[in-house]
Amino acid sequence: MSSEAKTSSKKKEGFLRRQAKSKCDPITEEELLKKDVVTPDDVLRLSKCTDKYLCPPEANIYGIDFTRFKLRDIDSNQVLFEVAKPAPNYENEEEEEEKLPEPDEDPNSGRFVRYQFTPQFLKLKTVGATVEFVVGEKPVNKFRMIEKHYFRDRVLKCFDFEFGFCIPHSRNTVEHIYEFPKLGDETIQDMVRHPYETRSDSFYFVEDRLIMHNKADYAYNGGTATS
Ligand SMILES: CCCCCCCCCCCCCC(=O)O
Repeated sequence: MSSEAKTSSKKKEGFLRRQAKSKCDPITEEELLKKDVVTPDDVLRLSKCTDKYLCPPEANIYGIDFTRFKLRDIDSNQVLFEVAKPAPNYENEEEEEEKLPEPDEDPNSGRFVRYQFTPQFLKLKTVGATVEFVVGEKPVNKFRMIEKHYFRDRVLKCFDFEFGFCIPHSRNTVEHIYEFPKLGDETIQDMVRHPYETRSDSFYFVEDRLIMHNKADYAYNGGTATS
């Protein structure tokens, strides 16, 4: 190999190493809040649950609206949680449109969910999450969700699901399979004893741009059922 070719191959190696490193280097929420466009690679570098939302509700320019959500244990087929948005009442549509939010209403209330499960939930192996959502007038390309689950500041697991392409004005249903991380008995006991210290960030992207950010927290000290 000529010395010129050797230098160029070394430069290329260095560039690839830097690129690989930068994709895994931790990044902070503060750094991401300064960015105009937040990408999947950005949120994959977060090592802590966020305190704020990394995009405003208006970033959802695609009119994506979740209308149903169901969790089931794959082994027993038991439904663990189910919620559906009531269908719009067309008779009162004009009235509905005119309804303004209350002045003291939290603008982020629709982006946060609190779940209450039993300790048995943490022993499950695989959970199916069925999501139904509608899409507005624009086509949606490369719709992807990255969801990071934490106990305190420790990442339990990061899930990465691609919904793919959705046609305008469509209603879509997809079931994503969550394979649970193997948690030690001590961690499980800690999570049960400390409700709402288990949290998650769900980041939704269209064409690699963050368009929605939802949050959830979890208690695992609930009653007798699994959910
Ligand atoms: C215990 C660590 C792994 C947890 C897997 C949780 C599976 C259930 C996910 C429910 C996520 C809902 C998120 C949301 O409502 O935005």
